Amino acid sequence: MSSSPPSKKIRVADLSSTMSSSEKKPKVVVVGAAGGIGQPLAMLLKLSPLVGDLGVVDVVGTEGIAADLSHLKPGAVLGHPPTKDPPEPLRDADILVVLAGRAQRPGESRDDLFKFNARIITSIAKQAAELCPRAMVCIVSNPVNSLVPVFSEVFKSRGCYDQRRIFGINTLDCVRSRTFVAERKGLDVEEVTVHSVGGHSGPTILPLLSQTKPATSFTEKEVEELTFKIQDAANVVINLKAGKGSSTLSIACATYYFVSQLIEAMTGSEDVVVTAYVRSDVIPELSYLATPLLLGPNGAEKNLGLGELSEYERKKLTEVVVPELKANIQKAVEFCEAELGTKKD
Ligand SMILES: NC(=O)c1ccc[n+]([C@@H]2O[C@H](COP(=O)([O-])OP(=O)(O)OC[C@H]3O[C@@H](n4cnc5c(N)ncnc54)[C@H](O)[C@@H]3O)[C@@H](O)[C@H]2O)c1
Ligand SMILES: O=C(O)C[C@H](O)C(=O)O
Repeated sequence: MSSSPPSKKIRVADLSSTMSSSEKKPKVVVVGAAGGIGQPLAMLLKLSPLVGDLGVVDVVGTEGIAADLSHLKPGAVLGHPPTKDPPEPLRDADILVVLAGRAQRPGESRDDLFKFNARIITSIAKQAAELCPRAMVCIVSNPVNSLVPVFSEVFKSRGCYDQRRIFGINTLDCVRSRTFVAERKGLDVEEVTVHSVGGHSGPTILPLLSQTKPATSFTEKEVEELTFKIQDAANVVINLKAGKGSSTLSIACATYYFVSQLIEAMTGSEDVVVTAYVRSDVIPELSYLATPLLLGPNGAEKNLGLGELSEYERKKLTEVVVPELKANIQKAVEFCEAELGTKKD
């Protein structure tokens, strides 16, 4: 499977499960659950046959959201009252999905969000280190390229870091890639896989069109146009929403796909491949990179690397992605040195 919609064809709100009712289903907690992504994502997770207890946490009260979701089907939904700290629903979470923080507005870049979201992620990471240090952590909040290193540094400083368990979610780039390729080439979107590598911000988003499955040929012009369309897709939504948020529905769905695949791998499926932004040795100059990963019960079991790149992809990677990601990671390192007293490893 690709990082995009699940290999096992787990469809949204598909209520038939491959998991037997006797298996313990993981507890999933969404932080930032009252926001534009949080609410639809929590609904999808509540409907999922793969999810056990569901926790919804925010800085505004989430008890109403929990009550609302609890009418959909039986099973615990744990809301968080605004006054309680630390958020009790986080305790013993198996999967933590972090959506907390500000989204882009017209004219802003993902990188511009760092000054708002880095401290929010730091405080959530400290809470998670205390309450669910073994959770699989899915970081959706932007800028993903810098916040994954920040979250990781907090976990290192608390002695609970396991690089296999922390994922930056770039699934939406893969979902957009396969949708736009399917549209352009008249293919069935369910059959198309495109891995997007690099990071999750305009120029660092690098869809590997040369590795599209099923094998598909593109002219140079098509590669240029599709790559730009995928990199710029967020801006199209942000500008059309005109100050009322960024992508919420597509990312809620993309995150749901990712979490579904993670659960499949955690509960025994052996062939689950996703793309995510993780701690990496694939390119020596970069300590974090999005690549395809083989998942297993403990998270990312094997980094599948970049595969064979086209000349266009190799050039973009070395000339654009690497320097930009280096700067994004360095920004996180400097923030952590100042805030946590950490040193680069
Ligand atoms: N990775 C991706 O592909 C992708 C795609 C779209 C959006 N995003 C990012 O996801 C994030 C959320 O987007 P949104 O549209 O839901 O934003 P939103 O503003 O609608 O919701 C954010 C929520 O976070 C909550 N929050 C703030 N501080 C918190 C804290 N300390 N603890 C718990 N909750 C806290 C807010 O109260 C709010 O409910 C943004 O950073 C956005 O840029 C990522
Ligand atoms: O920053 C955002 O909110 C946009 C988001 O990352 C997206 O890809 O749509």
